[in-house]
Amino acid sequence: MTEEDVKRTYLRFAHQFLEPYEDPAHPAIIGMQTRGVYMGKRIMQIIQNETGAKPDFGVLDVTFYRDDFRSKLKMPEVKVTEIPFDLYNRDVILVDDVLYTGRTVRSAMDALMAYGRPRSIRFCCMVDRGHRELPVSADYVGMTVPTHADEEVRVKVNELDGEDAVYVVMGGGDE
Ligand SMILES: O=P(O)(O)OC[C@H]1O[C@H](OP(=O)(O)OP(=O)(O)O)[C@H](O)[C@@H]1O
Ligand SMILES: O=c1cc[nH]c(=O)[nH]1
Repeated sequence: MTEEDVKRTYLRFAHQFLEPYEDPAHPAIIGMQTRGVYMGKRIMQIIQNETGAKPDFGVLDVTFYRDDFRSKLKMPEVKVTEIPFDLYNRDVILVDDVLYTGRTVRSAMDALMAYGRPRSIRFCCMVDRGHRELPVSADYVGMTVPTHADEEVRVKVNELDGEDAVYVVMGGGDE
């Protein structure tokens, strides 16, 4: 996806997030570390610019809730979790860059439940690359990309990577 594609997708996400609600501040947005945080902030900024409302925004790190926490991740890098509002009875939209096996978003749902009891949780990702290992799907998808298991999807965000783009690369390779 080019910069143009990615920007158009953020705009679409903002409109999709607001569609079910009269109050543009109604849905709470939670960005998943790392790139989902920047994605979520972008979407929130568009909502704010277009409506003047500022939805509640949080940041979630799922490290401790991963099912491979003890086995695969020997020295996990734990990042910040900050949810500065009450999750009870809220409609929450989780934002992440890639949906692959589904294990990360499953962990995120567990983590959110530990913080409170949202009324609903929806999931937004820039790329659904298939290869699910758990029965989860995204509610808002930038692009569905059929991939080979050897490939990797890399979502770039300007704040970290100096560009807005999405690449599919051979595992470990450069785009
Ligand atoms: O559906 P899954 O198989 O769980 O894969 C998707 C997750 O994988 C990536 O995170 P990764 O663990 O590569 O770390 P990152 O956030 O640093 O990119 C991506 O950001 C998603 O969170
Ligand atoms: O291809 C993939 C798989 C998981 N996470 C990514 O960021 N890319």
